[in-house]
Order: sequence, then C-alpha cells, then structure tokens
Amino acid sequence: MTTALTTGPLTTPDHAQAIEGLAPVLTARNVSIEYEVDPPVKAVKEVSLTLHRGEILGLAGESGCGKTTLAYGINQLLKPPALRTGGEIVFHDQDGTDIDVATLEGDALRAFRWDKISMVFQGAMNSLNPVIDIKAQLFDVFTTHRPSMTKTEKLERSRELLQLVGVDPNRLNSFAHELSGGMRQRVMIAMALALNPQVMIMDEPTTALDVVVQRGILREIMRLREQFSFAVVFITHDLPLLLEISDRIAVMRHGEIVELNTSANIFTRPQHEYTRKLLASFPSLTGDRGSFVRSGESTEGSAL
Ligand SMILES: Nc1ncnc2c1ncn2[C@@H]1O[C@H](COP(=O)(O)OP(=O)(O)OP(=O)(O)O)[C@@H](O)[C@H]1O
Repeated sequence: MTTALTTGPLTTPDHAQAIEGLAPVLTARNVSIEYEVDPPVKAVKEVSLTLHRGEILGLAGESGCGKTTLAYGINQLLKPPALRTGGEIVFHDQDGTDIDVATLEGDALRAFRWDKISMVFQGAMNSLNPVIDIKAQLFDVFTTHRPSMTKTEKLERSRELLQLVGVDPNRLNSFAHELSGGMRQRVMIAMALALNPQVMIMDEPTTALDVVVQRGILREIMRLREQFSFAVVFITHDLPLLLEISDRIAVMRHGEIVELNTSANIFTRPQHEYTRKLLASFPSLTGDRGSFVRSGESTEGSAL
C-alpha cells in the first residue's frame, strides 16, 4: 500500500545539504551479496554508500531489488544461503574506533547489534514473545547488554522508553496480544532504542499498519531522531513517504544503487531513467505534495 503523506516533508533541502558535512557513521564499499542457490542470485552488486551521523537515508526500489538483503548485510545478519561475496562495511564508532563489521561474530557481534546498530522489521511486532510481558522483554535486553544495571534502573529505563515511543508505561505488564499492532510496533521501536544505538535500520517498519497509525509512528521516529541524533536507514518501496522523511535517498534496482542524492534532488532533478520511472509510478507525487517537495518549504504545520 502506498501511503503518501499529504503534508510537507519533515526534512528540508537545507537540512539534507547540512548532512553532507557530517561525519560518517557507516561506510559500505563495493558490497556484493549472493544467495547461493541454483542458479545463484546476485542480490546486491558492488554497492557503496556512506551514512552520516544523524541522517535519514532512504532506500527505495521495487520489490526484490535487494533492499532487505543489503540491510541484513550492513548488520551482519545474513544467513545461508546468503553470502557476502565482496566489499567491506565499516562502522565508525563515536569513540573514534573503526569496526570492520564483517569480522564480527559470536559475543562481539551480539554486543554490536542493538548496541551500535539496531533494526526494526516490518513484521517486528509479531516477533514479541507471546508468553512473557513487555517488561520482561525489555529487561532481557538490559540483562544481556547492560548486566550492571540494577532492577530499579531497568524499570526506570523501560518506563522511559515506552513513554518515548508514545505507549503508556503502565503497559509494561501487558502481553503482546493485549496490544494493538501499532502499539506492538512502538514497543519494538522502544526495544531498538533501548541501548541508544548510533544507527537504526528500519525495514518497512510501518507498512503493515493503517495510515493514521503509520503517521503517528513516523512522527515519533522523526522526533526521536532529532532528540538522540541516531542515523536511520529507512527501507520502503513507498517513494512518496521517503521523499518526505529522508535527507537523502538511494534508489536501488536489480541489486545496484542507480542513484543517490538528496530527496529534493531526487524529486526535482532525477538523473537516472529508472528514478524517473519510479517517480512517475506514484500519482500522488503530483499536486500539492509534489509542489511542496519541489519548493522545500512548509505550507502548513506538519501533521506527522
Ligand atoms: N533466501 C533466498 N534465497 C534465494 N534468493 C533470495 C532469498 N531471499 C531473497 N532472495 C532474492 O534476492 C533478491 C533481493 O531480495 P530482497 O528481499 O533483498 O529484496 P527487497 O528489495 O528487500 O524486496 P521486498 O521489498 O519485497 O522485501 C530477490 O531477487 C530475491 O528473490
């Protein structure tokens, strides 16, 4: 479902250009990923991109172009038959250390995930454990990653996290089935935020939700990004939505990034024929919203 948001973008061209001057938090160079099936599928081909601190980078492209595979590769989440066949992914930690993501395994990899980079999937809300309450699931994250935290600290932080994502902290004692889809997805975002990651990868995080709930959650994500300055890789086939929320957009096709530019430039000056076709496939990109993006200024307060 395409969910064009009818109000202005939350990021302006100015903001997007300022992003270019920021330090990188993640660099992918010539990354290739194959599914070793018969015949093999080259899902990601020589992809290079830089994610800057605090930026929202949209990953656009039609189904099957390799967006999810690339995201898994970035977070070292690939499982056979998927195999990274080339390239490197470097995480530039805020303490100045460069981490070669491909070399991480075991405890080091577990520590890296959630702590440095966290991920929210489309179906994440269905991956909450049905037999323990929300509190126990948040506590699990802290017990694993912050063993020195006291029970009181865990409780305080859990309540704070729910508040941050717009869920009543009294819901800590609820089980997944007692929450709506939107609330469950918010809880998953709270979990992804739990350890203050520097990067969040969001793969169609709101696609399964209705438009009103989706808008509410997107608003929270944008606000949290402003507050905590994490960078976001936001994956969706929903180009109108990406134009609205992203600083820059990478357009993927058949495993390659065919164009990477600011949202405003992607919209007003698409360079690649495929980008033009993709834009044309969304009728909602004409009219009010379209002119909004073109001018880069808000005609009304964002309702997001
Ligand atoms: N387990 C697998 N085995 C073989 N091929 C796979 C596997 N998973 C994905 N692929 C193939 O890899 C390519 C990229 O898939 P991927 O899921 O990364 O695309 P996507 O852009 O995220 O699509 P969608 O928007 O539908 O999730 C596709 O051709 C897909 O068929």
